[in-house]
Formats: sequence, structure tokens, C-alpha cells
Amino acid sequence: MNWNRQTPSAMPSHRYRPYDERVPVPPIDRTWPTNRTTVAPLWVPVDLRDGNQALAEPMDPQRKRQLFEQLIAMGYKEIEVGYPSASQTDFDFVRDLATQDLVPDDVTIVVFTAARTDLIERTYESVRGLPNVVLHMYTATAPTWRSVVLGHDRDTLHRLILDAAQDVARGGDATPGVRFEFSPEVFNLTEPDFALQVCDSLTELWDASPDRPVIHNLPATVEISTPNVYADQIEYMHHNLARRESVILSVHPHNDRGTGVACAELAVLAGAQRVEGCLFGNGERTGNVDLVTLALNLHAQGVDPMIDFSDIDSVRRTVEYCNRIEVHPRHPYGGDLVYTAFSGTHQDAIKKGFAHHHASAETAGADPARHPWEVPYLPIDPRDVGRDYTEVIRVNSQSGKGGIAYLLQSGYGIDLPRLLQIDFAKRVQQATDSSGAEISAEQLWELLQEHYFHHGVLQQWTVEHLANGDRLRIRATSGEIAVNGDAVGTGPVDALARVLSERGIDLEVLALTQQSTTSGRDAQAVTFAQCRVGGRVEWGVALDRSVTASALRAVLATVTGTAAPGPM
Ligand SMILES: CC(=O)SCCNC(=O)CCNC(=O)[C@H](O)C(C)(C)COP(=O)(O)OP(=O)(O)OC[C@H]1O[C@@H](n2cnc3c(N)ncnc32)[C@H](O)[C@@H]1OP(=O)(O)O
Ligand SMILES: CC(C)C(=O)C(=O)O
Repeated sequence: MNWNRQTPSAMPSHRYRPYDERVPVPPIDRTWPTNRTTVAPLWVPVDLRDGNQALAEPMDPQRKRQLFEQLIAMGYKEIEVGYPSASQTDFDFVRDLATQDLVPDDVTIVVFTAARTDLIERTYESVRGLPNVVLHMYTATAPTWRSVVLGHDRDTLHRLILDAAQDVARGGDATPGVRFEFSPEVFNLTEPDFALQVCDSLTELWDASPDRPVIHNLPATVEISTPNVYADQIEYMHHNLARRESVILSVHPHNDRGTGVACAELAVLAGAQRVEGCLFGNGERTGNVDLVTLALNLHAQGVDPMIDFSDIDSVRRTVEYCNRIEVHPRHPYGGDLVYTAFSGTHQDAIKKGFAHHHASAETAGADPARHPWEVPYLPIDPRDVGRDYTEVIRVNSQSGKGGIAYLLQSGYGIDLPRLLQIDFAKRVQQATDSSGAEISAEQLWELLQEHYFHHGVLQQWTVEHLANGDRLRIRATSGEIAVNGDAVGTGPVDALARVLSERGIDLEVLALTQQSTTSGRDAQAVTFAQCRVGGRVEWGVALDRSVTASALRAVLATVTGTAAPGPM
């Protein structure tokens, strides 16, 4: 059988080479596939530098300050704040941090520079007075960058890096508390032996020690391969870096293939201790790795990310304001739609999951917000990140009875009986199919009223308790039909059926359920009546303070339009 009928496309794919023709990946005894992450790495947001340099309108001082304060409030302890030698704005921002005492004692500021004497000197000038600083120097080391951009062979480039590193070390002598970071930009396309040689020479030159470790930051500047290859490259460095205990192994993935998060996660399994990225994945081209997803992926594994996302919407608002870029509605954990189900079977499962969660928390005597989470289709409890349940289920033509019932339950406190859910879902389906649009809880409520409520007046009714039952005297209308009479039955509803049948309407009550919508003085009784009326099964729903009136009106609602109009 020819089960795959795809044919060659017109795309010039032959122009590109697979990663293994671009960079050698040394054989390693890899351990990362079976490792587990049990503690959060050191997160380093680079929004104010790498994220900022990718914006059409880089942040002004006010936006930079706002984002910086947001990062501090969330608990980040090492923050790259800019490229101070590149622009006056960045320089002034770092000076403001220093002179206005804006950096908490336990926070380290990272400043970024190219490997050039003048830029390094200017960078040191910017951090004067700041007690905890990382000076981050970078140079591209991959072959294409060496030959096309920088015009240096391996040895010459290595020499230039060492010269610049001497400048960094000299500046460090006059800057107490400073530590050093080096990034071989485009590490993932750099020959592993060269990356190792350069990093090791800087570890030595900067005399790294466990007390004053060097940071080697190994960027996937442009993603080139599946994340397992990056993990292998990182594990190779992890196993082979000299003075490993004096090195903090850091990663800096981008997202060109859409696998930045996977690269970072596998890199941590492979030995990375520090991750640079941006909130919601802003950054050059397709962005830096997204720190929100990384942190909350850990949270969803039961590992504390050590960063506070308990009000993700306010974080998102700040990021959107500062970057002037909106977060996609489907963005993991923070998008508008990520805790919302439209499809019927998902809604049904979520509704049952909520009920199960609350019942099991109650049985355990636990707070539902702390109780183990096992709700289908929701990887985390939306409340963990400050979202609520109102948006979890939204109804359109893809929805089913479970979602509709959930909205009415959460919005109006009524639990439709299962058979009514099925009946009502068909009417909702007709409405959403013809509008093509979503339907809100309010609109569902209106539709429910339109189709099932008693459209008439219950003008007068009395119930007299007799030895052989109840006598009902009633005067009412239901739609075009007037009901006026009295009868004795086993109860008021049975008596009403008799009044109706004496007047030629054949009505049998098949099911009648009642609930209370609220408690206390505002309590209302809601009645769901399923009746066979003239051979057809109809539903009626009524709300009334009086339990009896509610039942009578629900039954009356089922006779609307079923009998010839006129006084009876
Ligand atoms: C992957 C990354 O994110 S790396 C960071 C990139 N960020 C930025 O570029 C934002 C800020 N940059 C800037 O403001 C400017 O580029 C500056 C101030 C750093 C330099 O400006 P200019 O001197 O005008 O140079 P220009 O912007 O054209 O950069 C190209 C030059 O930098 C050199 N260069 C590139 N990387 C490095 C490096 N790591 N160290 C030293 N020089 C470098 C190039 O070889 C080129 O030199 P050439 O002009 O002699 O050929
Ligand atoms: C130089 C490093 C840190 C970088 O920004 C990148 O490679 O994207």
C-alpha cells in the first residue's frame, strides 16, 4: 500500500548542510539521557541586554528600570543589565544602578562587552561602585565567523582573546568584587577542541578558583541541530573543562529551530549550572530561550524554580510594556488561552478533574491549592500562577455538554441534570454553528431561559393539605395557554398534571429535581422538570424563592405551545 503520497517540494533544501558536516561532535560517554533535574539552575535574565538589542525600539531608561525591578521582585539574583560601552543609555542605566543604590546586596549585575580594550575600559567605568559584578566578554569562535566576520585564523583569534582577557583582568584588579564571564559566541558551531582550548586558557589566565569561579557561557547563538546534539556538546565541555570546580558552566540557547527550551533543559541534564535567557523568549530573531517556560516546566515536575511566577499576568504586562511586543495567546504558561479548553471531551475531563480534585482535597483535609494536582489537560493549577478558573472552559461549536454545564455551574450555581445537558447541548450547538462564534456564560444563561423557562405568569396558586393528598388551585398562563382550575393529587405537581389533563393536555412528569442556587435569605429553588407532553418529551426549568412555585413553573414551562391556545 502506498501510505505516504508526499512528493518532492520545490524548496531548495539542498543549499543547507546537516550539522555534522558543519561541526565535529566528539564521541562522549553521555550521561544526560538518564539524568534528572532536581534543583533549579542559576537563572540569568538577559532581557536588558540580548533582549533589548533585538528590539526595534530599545528600552528607554524608564522601561529598563521597570523591567529591572520586576526581575528583582521575582527573585532573580544575577541579571545582565546591558552593554554599557555600546550606548549612552546603557551606560547611564548602569551608572544609575550604582549611584542610586538600586541593587539589593544579594544581586549580582552582569555587564557585557566585546573583546576590545576601549570597550572593556568603558565597561569598567560604568560599574564603578557596584559591589557584585560579572564582567562578561564575548568573541565569536566558529569557523565562518572567524573567516568571514573577524578575518582571523584560530591562533590569531586566540591571541586576541587572551589580550582582551588581560585587559579584563587588569580592570578587575581595580574593581573589588568583580568576577569574569567568557562567551565563545556561536559555541555550537565551534570545533569542540578549540572551544575547550580557549575556555581553559581563560580559566588559567583569570586564575579561577572555587571561591572565585569563572563563568564559561556556551551559546547556541543560532540553533543548528536537534537539542541532543547541543546536549552532547555541553556534556563534552562538562567532562573536559580544566579546573572544573572553578568553572560555572553556563548556557545561552536561542530558538531558531523552536527548540531553545529543549536545548536548555538537555544542557542542564548534561552538566550546565547556569542558564541565560529572556522572559517570554524575547531576543534576536526567534528569541532567546524563554525563562518563563523553563522555570514553570520545573515547577510542573515538582521542582521549585526559585523564581516567583505567582502573578504571571503582571510579569507579562511588564514584559509586554517594556518590549512593546505582545505575548502570544498560546505561549506556555502565560498566554491568554493556555488554561482554556474549547473542545468538548477536554472540557468534560477538566470538569470531572476539578470535582475529583476538590473531593480528594476535602477527604484529605487539605487546602485544594496545596493538594497534589491531577486534573486532566491542565499541566499545572492555573491558580499557581495567579490565573483563575473562570477562563478554563469556554464554549464554541467544538464544545460539548460538559463544558456548557461547567459554565452554568460556575457562573450561575446550577447543576443541569445529565439528560438536560444533552438536550441543551444540541441547542447550543445550533446557536454556535450558525454564529461561528464563542458563547459566553451569560449567553448560555439567556439561551437556557429562552428554551426552558416558564414564559408566562403564575398569577395565583394555593395548596391545601388533605387527608388523601394536596388540593391545588391555580391560575396561570404559559405562553399562549391559560391554566385555570383545581385538582387533588399526591402533591402539588401531581395535582397540576391533573388540572392540565382535565383540560385536555396529557402530561406525565418523568423526572423532577430541585436544587438551591444560593444559601441564606437569597436562596432560590431551581427545578428541572422532564415531562412527556402530548407524546413529546420536554424540559422545563424554573427559579423561585418558593420551592412549590418553582416546581409548578418548571412543569408549566414544558406545556408551552403544546396545546391549543385559549382559556381552559
Ligand atoms: C550574539 C550577540 O548578541 S553579540 C552582541 C551584539 N550586540 C550588539 O552588537 C549591540 C551593541 N553593539 C554596538 O553598539 C556596536 O556594534 C559596538 C559599539 C559594540 C561596536 O560598534 P562599531 O565599532 O561601530 O562596529 P560595528 O557595530 O560595525 O561592529 C563590527 C565590528 O566589531 C568587530 N567585532 C565583532 N565582535 C567582536 C568581538 N567580540 N570583539 C571585538 N570586536 C568584535 C567586528 O570584527 C567589526 O570590526 P571591523 O569594523 O573592524 O570589521
Ligand atoms: C555572546 C552571547 C552571550 C550571545 O549573546 C549569543 O551568542 O547570542
